[in-house]
Amino acid sequence: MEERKVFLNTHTNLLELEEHMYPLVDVDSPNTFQNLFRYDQIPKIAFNDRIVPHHMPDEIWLTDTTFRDGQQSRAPYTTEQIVTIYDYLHKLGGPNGKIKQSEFFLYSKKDRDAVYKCLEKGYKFPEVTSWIRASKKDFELVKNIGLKETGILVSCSDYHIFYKLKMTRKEALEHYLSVVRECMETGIRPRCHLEDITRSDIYGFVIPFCVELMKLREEYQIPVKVRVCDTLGYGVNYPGAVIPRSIPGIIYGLMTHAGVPSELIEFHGHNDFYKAVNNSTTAWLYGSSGVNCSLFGIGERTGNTPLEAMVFEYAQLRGTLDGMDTTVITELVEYYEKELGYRAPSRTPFVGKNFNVTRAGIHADGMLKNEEIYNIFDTDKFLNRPALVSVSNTSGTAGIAYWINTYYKLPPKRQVDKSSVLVQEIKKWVDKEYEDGRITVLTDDELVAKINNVCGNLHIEL
Ligand SMILES: CC(C)C(=O)C(=O)O
Repeated sequence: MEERKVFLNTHTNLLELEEHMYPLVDVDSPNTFQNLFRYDQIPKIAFNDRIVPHHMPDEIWLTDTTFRDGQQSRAPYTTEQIVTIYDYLHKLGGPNGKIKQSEFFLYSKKDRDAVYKCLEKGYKFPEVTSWIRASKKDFELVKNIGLKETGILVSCSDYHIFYKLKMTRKEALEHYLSVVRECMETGIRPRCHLEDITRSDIYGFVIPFCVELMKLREEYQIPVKVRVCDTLGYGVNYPGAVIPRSIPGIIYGLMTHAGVPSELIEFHGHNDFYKAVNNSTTAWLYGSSGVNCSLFGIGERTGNTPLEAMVFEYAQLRGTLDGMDTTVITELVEYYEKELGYRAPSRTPFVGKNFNVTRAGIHADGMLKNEEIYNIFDTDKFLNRPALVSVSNTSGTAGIAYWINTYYKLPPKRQVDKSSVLVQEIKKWVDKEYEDGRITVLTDDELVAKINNVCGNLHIEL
């Protein structure tokens, strides 16, 4: 704790101290942490029980990678689709700009057209930033387009440094610093993507490198962002877990030993071990102001941290949405379905077709008595998705009436009740289905077809 106080009060002095404490460890052969990551075994989570204190920043926010990491793993969006989704992101982030930035490729004309069109909107948030190959020519391109920040790939594990780049750590560090310097010379803010940080030597490479980045920040008086990329999703949030897998440990190291302030730290997760959301929330809790997300978690392999999940994590941590308009999430779901033919798996939280559908008869009965019993929050208010109960042999006329009223979103005056002819007719049909041996619940499509049929025959309008 003493050390933390020093960091907060005399930042610069500590940086001088740290430089000598954590020099670059320029190893001859790669350290791939074979005790943790033997390829023929399931990776291990080791513990040393060193506990890192919470350090949630005063301000936290989301950034978006739907058009970069998201787009890397699916068919490219058209320019129009990008512009429409960008519009939605602007609305979702609200007037306080809680979705602070979104990153765009600049490779093709189509990519650049999308950027121009989004810039034309004139929105302050999400700020349009870029993702480029790190070269002088590309930095000039970023500048000419009028962007202020770009992502630069600075892979930091020995897997990447030795096996992909075929460099030593010293060579990689010098190369990265020269690229970052070149970027800053152009007047562009660099955002350094520390790829594969959860398999890297935190105190032998990452901290010494980030100390140097913070020196460049001082020299150029330009912020340098550090993006903590958990590229293969190895990160864990368990107290006392060992780095490089410990997300709290990495964030603590960056802040305390490399002097990177919260507002310049951003976490980028992947979901290979189902941990993207928890790791992102953990990054917030331990000092990262930003978490980088992708809509519906669409991203490489198992995907990135779903943006919509972090909107609700934000609200749970802060007790407020700070102006974010969560109903836009449902508009985006509908847009992706209609325009892109993309449907999230039905049980996906907040966006799947069945995320708030109660099926079991006894539970459905609870819903009918009071929907708070089996719904996480007022999903109608926040997502325009009223809680639903599915119809089965145990539903009864009340259950069927509830299904019709909620599915068709009927206003109170037009709602049906147990005694309505429509409900009675549907009940007869449902009972017959089960008498004939059915054992599954009725699907929405089946119910809609039957209801249309009954309404047509009886000249009823819903
Ligand atoms: C390519 C890098 C920056 C990345 O997105 C990741 O590490 O997940």
